[in-house]
Amino acid sequence: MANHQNHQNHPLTNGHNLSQVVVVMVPLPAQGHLNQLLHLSRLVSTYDIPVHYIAAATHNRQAKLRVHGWNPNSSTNIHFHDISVPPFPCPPPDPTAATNFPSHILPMIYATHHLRDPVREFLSELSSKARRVIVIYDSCMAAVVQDVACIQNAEAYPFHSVSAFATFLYLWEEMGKPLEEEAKRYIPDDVPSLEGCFTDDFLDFVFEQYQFKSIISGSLLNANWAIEKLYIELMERILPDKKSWAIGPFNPVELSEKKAPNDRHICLDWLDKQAPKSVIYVSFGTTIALTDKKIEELALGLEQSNQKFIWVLREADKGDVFGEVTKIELPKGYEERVRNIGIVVRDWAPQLEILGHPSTGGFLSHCGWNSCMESITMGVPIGAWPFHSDQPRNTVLITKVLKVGTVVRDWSRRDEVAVAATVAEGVKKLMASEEGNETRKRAEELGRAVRRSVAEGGGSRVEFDSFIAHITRS
Ligand SMILES: O=c1ccn([C@@H]2O[C@H](COP(=O)(O)OP(=O)(O)O[C@H]3O[C@H](CO)[C@@H](O)[C@H](O)[C@H]3O)[C@@H](O)[C@H]2O)c(=O)[nH]1
Repeated sequence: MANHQNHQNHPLTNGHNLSQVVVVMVPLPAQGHLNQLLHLSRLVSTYDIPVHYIAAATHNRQAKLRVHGWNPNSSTNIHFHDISVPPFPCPPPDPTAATNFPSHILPMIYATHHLRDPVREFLSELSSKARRVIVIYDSCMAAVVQDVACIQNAEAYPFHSVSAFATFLYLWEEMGKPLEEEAKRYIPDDVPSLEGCFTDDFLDFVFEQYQFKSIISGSLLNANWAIEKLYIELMERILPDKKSWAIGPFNPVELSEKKAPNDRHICLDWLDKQAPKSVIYVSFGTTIALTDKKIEELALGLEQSNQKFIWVLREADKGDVFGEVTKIELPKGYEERVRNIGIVVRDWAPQLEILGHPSTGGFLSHCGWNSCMESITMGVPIGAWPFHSDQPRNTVLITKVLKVGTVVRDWSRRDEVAVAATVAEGVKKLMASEEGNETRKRAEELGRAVRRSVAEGGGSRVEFDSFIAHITRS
């Protein structure tokens, strides 16, 4: 199926190279954000537009090493620029902290202010060679790209890394709930407040970015009309003067790149031997730190569920992922005991390939937005267990609005340890119950709709073409 995700010579370009227009990506250097702008770089580059991806050397290395579904080194149109930044503190995650928000990476996030001068210099240099310089930056990096305002032929487009639902709710609340009566019809009653989701320090950092609102030419969302039509429309209505483009999913929807057998992760060989839709994939992304007790209960719960599983168990990322990583201990003899039903992955798991594998039938997830999009794209239902940030609200979107997932752990009980019985019950509900089967059918249907949307004439494809036409306009 032709889709914009692998298009080599797009009709919009009429075969002409549009190199007078260049795109510069400025990611927030945490995995869930680096990843999205790298995937987006691939999509933009398929329109024959050169893309420059700028980050500290360690974060460029991280982004390239961890991406799945394609090889960033094989693209001649994506250029990585390693910025040298002074060393920053990289403390380990603290599983006993008052909230689950990963405060330990804040020093790394603050260190991004060192990027401002190099980014300004780079943009100035590009601006003299290109007709137009398009800066796509993580909405948390506005301070870094603020000098766009002084470059005559540059335009800035923030990219929101979370769902349209979460983005809409933040903006709507911030603006004093415009269109309240109408909007409320589409917002479930019990959407949680932001209490417990962030730390004050991080919120201060986010609010600082708001002062650079005037540089914005339009916004980009990793959202898809087939998934979040209502919220994309509502957002357009509360922000009528700013165009936004919902151009997700950014992750590849087809995993066509063939790998050499010794390049294939061992868990995929294990999956090959399992029955269709029989395995639950368990992963809480890159920011969650759990106490030993929580890990022990989760381990026992997976065992008691008696469902096949792949569990990714690794320390949360530090500001620099190339330092030492502490191995997380499991109860003695556990891995040997569960040998016939599950495997524990300690290294970087090929999440997209696992979700796209026919043996995978469910995903026990923290509901980070990348994980949600990847799971929806592959038609896999989600067992939701939110920990911080946008995750509680994504849980509402997944389980109540879209009904492509079930709740495994209720957000309101976040301060308690989830005991093994709760985990086992939640896993069984998703994998082996009538409700789980119905949820799986809806997830598969939504997955098909999303994959169609990136094909010729599909909603996401049309939206992407419209964004490209806008930035390359004469
Ligand atoms: O072994 C692993 C572990 C993770 N991943 C990938 O890592 C990404 C993880 O992203 P996400 O699911 O969004 O989780 P976080 O890393 O926790 O993301 C942070 O950033 C997201 C985007 O802002 C937010 O939605 C989350 O709440 C926030 O925690 C996904 O692409 C996964 O496929 C792998 O490929 N292999």
